[in-house]
Amino acid sequence: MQGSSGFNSSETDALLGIKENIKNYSSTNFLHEILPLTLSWHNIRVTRKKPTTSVILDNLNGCALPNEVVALMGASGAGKTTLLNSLMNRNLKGLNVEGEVIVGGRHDIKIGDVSGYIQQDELFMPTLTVYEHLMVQAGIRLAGLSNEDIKNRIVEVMDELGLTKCRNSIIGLSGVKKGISGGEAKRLMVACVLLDNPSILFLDEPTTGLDSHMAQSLMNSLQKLAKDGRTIVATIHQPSSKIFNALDKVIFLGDGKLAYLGPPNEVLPFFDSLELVCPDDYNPADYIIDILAIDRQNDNESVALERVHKVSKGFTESNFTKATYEELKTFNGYGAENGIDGNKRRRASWFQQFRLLLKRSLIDNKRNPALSRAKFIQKIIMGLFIGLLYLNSTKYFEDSGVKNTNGALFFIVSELTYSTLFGILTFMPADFPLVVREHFDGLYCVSAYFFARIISYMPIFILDGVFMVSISYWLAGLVPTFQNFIISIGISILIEQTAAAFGVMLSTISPSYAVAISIAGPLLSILSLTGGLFANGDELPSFISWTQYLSWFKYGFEAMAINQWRGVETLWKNDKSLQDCLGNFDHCESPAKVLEQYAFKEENFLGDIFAMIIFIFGFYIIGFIGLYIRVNRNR
Ligand SMILES: Nc1ncnc2c1ncn2[C@@H]1O[C@H](COP(=O)(O)OP(=O)(O)OP(=O)(O)O)[C@@H](O)[C@H]1O
Repeated sequence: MQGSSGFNSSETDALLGIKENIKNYSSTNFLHEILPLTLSWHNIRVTRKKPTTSVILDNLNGCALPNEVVALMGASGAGKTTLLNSLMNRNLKGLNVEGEVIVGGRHDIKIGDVSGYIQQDELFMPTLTVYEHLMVQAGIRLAGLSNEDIKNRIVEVMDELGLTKCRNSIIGLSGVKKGISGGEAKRLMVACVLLDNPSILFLDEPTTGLDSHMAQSLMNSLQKLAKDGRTIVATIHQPSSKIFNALDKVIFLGDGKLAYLGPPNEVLPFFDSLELVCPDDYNPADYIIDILAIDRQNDNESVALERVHKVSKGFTESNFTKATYEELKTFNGYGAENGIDGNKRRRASWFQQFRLLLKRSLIDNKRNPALSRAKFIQKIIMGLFIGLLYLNSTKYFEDSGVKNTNGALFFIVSELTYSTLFGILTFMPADFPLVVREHFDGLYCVSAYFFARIISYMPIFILDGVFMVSISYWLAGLVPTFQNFIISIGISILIEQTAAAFGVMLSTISPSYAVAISIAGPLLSILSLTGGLFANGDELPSFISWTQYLSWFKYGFEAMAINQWRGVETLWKNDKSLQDCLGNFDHCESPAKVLEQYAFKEENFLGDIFAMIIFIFGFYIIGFIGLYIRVNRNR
């Protein structure tokens, strides 16, 4: 088939030096079986939506070919990341993008289907090991391959990127939890993307933060990957002379304009021709970046702008621009005829996504000491504390005993709420950037993440409460029948799940952790004040009394109190000696009177249970909608 360039495919192969057989795909050595594709961009213009006149990228044209490592360079703010994002159609919130990106000379190839984007920030689930992370990624990315093939691919990718020695190391989080090195983290990001074996790789500042040795070694790996036929485009800050000279093509941007696109060894002669001569003892990249830098704080901004415009104009009029157009014409159609349709990615189904994300979340919860060991120790201590505080003081038929019993019940409701809610608020928001990244990498749906995360929290936020109530219930001497104990456990689970659902909802709808915490504090005060212990619900002023119906403190406390005092009544009915001693509650509190004092009614029991179940579902539904909207707004 004749490509749009006028060259046939074998002529173009020969020009690019790429081996022919790209269709005979096999699962071993899969990294060498690449579908080479050209990438070209035409008249890319990016402006801010507000103010509309503000231009970030000004009509950029260019191309990157298979086998090439193309470096995008320029001073900070020149527009390198914006160009990468525009090519990938990612992270463009607040921007208008015009122009066209063409892959393999075809308009029907979606760039996301044939490329991988390694963004600047390293976002991982920090508690996983390198191998576990790759297993989850591979499980989602490589649906349809057998387990054997998936494992082979992971082994090959780890070998290729030098990750084998740290395969069982925890990834960690810089400054929080020691893990793999910065270089290994960058390589791990590349490894994940390579599992898909994309034809085009984009990297945003892969060498930033690495020492010169690690930066060099990463660039060597990228060059090796390019030699298999990949097209690699990377933004690079301050490359060493060695890295700079080894690049296949460099693109310099200044103030959103194209200042140079061509081989690295011709960049200095081009600047010489504009009478911008690099001193001998200067790193060429540093010199050019300095020339193109615009320091807006500085008085010489207009001089710098003029200089950048002069370079950009010089470049447009130079032979390099003609060569770029020539190159575009020659190679633009390359790869299109090589069976792109047979190489469509097959992602995991919703259930596979859910299963893998659940597995990942469970590992994360287990390895997170604040959610596992510390949480259970805290609950055991609180159970002992509540139990010992009310030890032997819950004498049901005495005035002080009634107060103590109800105090113990309310304390249990509060403890089940506060620690659960703040636990979730502390951990769930940290997932957000990772979810946005992975969702837009096309790995999974927001719903699969959401359900996996909330289900992974359930065992923790059920068992810890069960531990606490089991200890405090018997120590505090609440009504000692097995049936009432089991009902208390059931109510505790509902209270804790309501608090967990509320925490999830707050985490997902709040724009930040700080906002979530500052909403949670006052809200909890209101809900606990209207929970029944501190004020009789029937006597609250009408303009505020409605708040009690939003309080799961009230529903939980009422259900606990009904269970307790109904149990006490049964105890009394079955114990002849108690009846002889107390008569008909004439000289002490009857269970019915106790409930009445709090405006609680026995017949409300099922309503209380039902209300908490509605809250759980309601909070989760709002939480999911909130997360869905927030994730999609962060595209
Ligand atoms: N979504 C956006 N909304 C508004 N302005 C943006 C947006 N994205 C980028 N910009 C602006 O565009 C300009 C270029 O930013 P960009 O991140 O592309 O620069 P860069 O060359 O990659 O810089 P650095 O090397 O510091 O990462 C900056 O002034 C930045 O504030």
